[in-house]
Amino acid sequence: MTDTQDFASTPGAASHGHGPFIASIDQGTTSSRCIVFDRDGRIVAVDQKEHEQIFPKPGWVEHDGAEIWANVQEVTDGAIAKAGITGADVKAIGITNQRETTLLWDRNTGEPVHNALVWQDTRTDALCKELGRNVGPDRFRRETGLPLASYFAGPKIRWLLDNVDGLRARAEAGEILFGTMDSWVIWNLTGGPDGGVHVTDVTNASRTMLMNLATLDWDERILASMEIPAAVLPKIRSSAEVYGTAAGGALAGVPVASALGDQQAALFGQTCFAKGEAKSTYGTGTFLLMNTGSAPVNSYNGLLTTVGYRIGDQAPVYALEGSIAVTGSLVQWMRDQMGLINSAAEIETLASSVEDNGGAYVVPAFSGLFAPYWRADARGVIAGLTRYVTKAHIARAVLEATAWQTREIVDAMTKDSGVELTALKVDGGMTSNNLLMQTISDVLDAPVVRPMVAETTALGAAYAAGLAVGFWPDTDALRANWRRAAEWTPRMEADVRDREYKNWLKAVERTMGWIEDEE
Ligand SMILES: Nc1ncnc2c1ncn2[C@@H]1O[C@H](COP(=O)(O)OP(=O)(O)O)[C@@H](O)[C@H]1O
Ligand SMILES: O=P(O)(O)OC[C@H](O)CO
Repeated sequence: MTDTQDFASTPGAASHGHGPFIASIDQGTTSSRCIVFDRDGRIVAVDQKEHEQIFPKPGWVEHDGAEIWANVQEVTDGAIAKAGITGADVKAIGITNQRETTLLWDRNTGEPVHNALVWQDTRTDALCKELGRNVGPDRFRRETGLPLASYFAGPKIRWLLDNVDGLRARAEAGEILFGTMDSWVIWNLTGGPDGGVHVTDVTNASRTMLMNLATLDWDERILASMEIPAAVLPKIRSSAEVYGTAAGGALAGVPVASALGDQQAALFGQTCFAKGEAKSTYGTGTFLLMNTGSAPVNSYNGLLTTVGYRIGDQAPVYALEGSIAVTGSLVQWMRDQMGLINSAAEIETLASSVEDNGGAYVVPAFSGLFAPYWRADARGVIAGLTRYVTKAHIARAVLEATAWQTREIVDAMTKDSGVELTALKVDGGMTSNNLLMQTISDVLDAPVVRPMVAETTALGAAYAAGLAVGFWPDTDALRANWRRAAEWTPRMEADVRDREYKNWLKAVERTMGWIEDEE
């Protein structure tokens, strides 16, 4: 039994009528999707394709840029075909993407010079440590809002320039372009070597560790420190404006009118337009963002300061972010590596077969810990094991790990922003797990609400593109589309919550310092 109330069984499904429409391309960590939306923000058609995850060494994660571009073209054409429409019915294309994942390519041939280094890739840990020597991990935090960590794009560019034969000279000669997946998709979509535009938006640029949050431009001092030639960098534009038009495929001639990192797009799609509004997206990892208004808020509690969005030439809106590297991927690990469940959904049945965690706590520091710790030396633990513990208790502890990590982020957010969350808007694949959503509500002692359209990331990019071309008049029109589909309210006793939180924090302590320098 949960306190869930379902208001709709098929969130977002719609019959499409006669349009016009907005097409949203969501280039994610595991797959690329194209979703067609109507004016009410309802889904008309979806096409999706997974791409290969390449693991050349422990801790290294790569994607093939050419495969990703091929998939983006396929799903875009696929979604338009499924919708039964043509490019003439589509008013604009929005782009959203996995952030930080770094690609360098040859501007003349359009060929990537190396696989993309994915945001989860930890090969730049040593480089980050070196960059922070004598200064500490906050060397560039004042300018960029980010701690030195392998997560961000800047150190990944530097690694490629240092490790791909002859690349630095070609980059300095202006032959090489850098992009996160937004830039790569937009450049190809608008013509590639034949006139493609080389741009990124402020939200994606804010994850490179190379953009100054105050000027919203590349920071020359940081570029010099990281030894990155400015010639590789795209032009930074707002999140909602026309960058160019699609050069080919089913959407040839349609304006490309938005770009946002996927977590910022979800903030936009959840219509968190007012200061203090927040959302949390539960997918491979989990990312909780709070709108902090028109000035960046510094974090003293392990969060990131980032750009939330910028609509055309309006003032930018900033956000605080708590990034958790491993949440849904812990469930995948239970399924694929441990073989304890056959499907992600099965974890709910298994975890529901017991009353509690039986004293066990799982801390998934698989590649260190992200927010609020930023510790590259941490590794995963299962703490509190006794012979009493069964796989059902472990399943429960796995779900609780996502809930407690959320609690830690919310606590940090309250300290940094002074805002107490009165409710948390959620989205992403894990939100179909009722037990997890109930547990999150319990540990936060606050309601958790899920909207009708679960694809808030793609919706956010569609909204931004639609605003740019006048498809929607303003953000008030978008707010009117947000409808609640389900809500969970807290049921846990305060003393249980306090005891469990203390145990969780004890288990987190056990993960620290596992990796030593020489490793
Ligand atoms: N019922 C479920 N319970 C727990 N986790 C789930 C469930 N369904 C999916 N997941 C997890 O959610 C993730 C997929 O969510 P999605 O939002 O598609 O992620 P992403 O956009 O990061 O690829 C996977 O890691 C999967 O393990
Ligand atoms: O593609 P996702 O949904 O796993 O999101 C990844 C984030 O953007 C990483 O910062």
